[in-house]
Amino acid sequence: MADRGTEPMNMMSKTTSSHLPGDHPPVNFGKVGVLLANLGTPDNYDYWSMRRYLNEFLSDKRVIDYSPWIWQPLLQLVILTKRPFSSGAAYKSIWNEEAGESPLMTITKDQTAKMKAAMQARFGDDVVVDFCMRYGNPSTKSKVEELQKQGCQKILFFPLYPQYAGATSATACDQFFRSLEHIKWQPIVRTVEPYFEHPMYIEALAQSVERAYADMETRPDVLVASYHGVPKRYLMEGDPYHCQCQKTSRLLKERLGWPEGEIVTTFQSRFGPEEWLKPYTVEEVARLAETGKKKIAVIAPAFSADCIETLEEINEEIKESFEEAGGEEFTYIPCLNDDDAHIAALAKVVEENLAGWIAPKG
Ligand SMILES: C=CC1=C(C)c2cc3[nH]c(cc4nc(cc5[nH]c(cc1n2)c(C)c5CCC(=O)O)C(CCC(=O)O)=C4C)c(C)c3C=C
Ligand SMILES: [Fe+2]
Ligand SMILES: [Fe+2]
Repeated sequence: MADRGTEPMNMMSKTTSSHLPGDHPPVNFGKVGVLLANLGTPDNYDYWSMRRYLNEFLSDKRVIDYSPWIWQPLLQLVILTKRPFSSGAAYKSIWNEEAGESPLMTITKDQTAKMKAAMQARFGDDVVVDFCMRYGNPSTKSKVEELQKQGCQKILFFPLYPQYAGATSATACDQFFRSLEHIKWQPIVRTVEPYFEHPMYIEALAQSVERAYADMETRPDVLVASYHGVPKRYLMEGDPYHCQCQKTSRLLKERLGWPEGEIVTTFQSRFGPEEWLKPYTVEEVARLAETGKKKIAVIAPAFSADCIETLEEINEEIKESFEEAGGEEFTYIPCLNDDDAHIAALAKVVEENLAGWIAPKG
């Protein structure tokens, strides 16, 4: 058998098309894979699709860290008999019926297509871009296998969460590492650091606010930056998510040049009876309305793509709470999605994290 460890790199970057029996199978070495990873979303909004998705998600110990002896009976016998119906109805109200998928899936596909084009322009055919999900489909493992088949000897894994949380970025990385466990010739891997303070991400957020404000007749009294919450205990146990969210808000305020108080940071989507990060968005918007802030805008900087938590929870539930408390004008500013400035920021983050592996052309 050929000793590939001693072959020069230029040999290894070529397709090995003729191999002897017992030799390695043909492999096109030398490409770099960029694997974008998002949370995942149900395949459909019917009871069983919802139950499968929620079961995988809520059985993840990075998300719910209670002892499985206590948590699993509660999850299987109580939560998963009810929540698939209520969450399924919420998904139905935002579903992309034409494509037969949730908005998170459609937007992630659009982002991937634009990232492919951006990477192609910078690196030519040497970089392959694809996406995977932490829960459900397409699975992380299936996409790692596909990248290897396409000749990616190195893989850059990019969790699409600007702020790191154990419940999101870390569990995505765990799943990525697990997917490498049984590979005989493991790829060389890197994970991308959180980009909560990257100047191009802050710029993209600021531009989205400025665009939205330019379209309004009167300026909102307050901009609410609503981040997905986590239990407060996770912060006390060392999770930096809360601090990274606060820093994103501060940098956004500084870039916009606004005075103190015009941006308020809040946390949404509380799940279960524990105390979560505060203030809760749903309560804070009501308090704002009651204290005379009748016109607000809401932005969701923790979400790289619009999803159930923004399109349904913010734009329906949280909006309702504001209006019931006397609020008059509520504007939801969409996530960065496949905005050009967002794609440029993500492409820059990728390029920075590819340093030493591959250089841009020209
Ligand atoms: C943006 C970062 C996110 C953090 C942090 C996060 C923590 C977290 N989430 C739950 C429970 C649920 N989240 C759900 C949906 C959901 N969560 C995020 C992102 C973060 N979650 C996204 C992008 C989505 C949307 C997925 C989509 O398909 O659109 C859900 C499912 C919906 C529902 O039934 O409400 C649950 C449940 C916990 C418990 C948690 C931290 C511990
Ligand atoms: Fe969540
Ligand atoms: Fe929610």
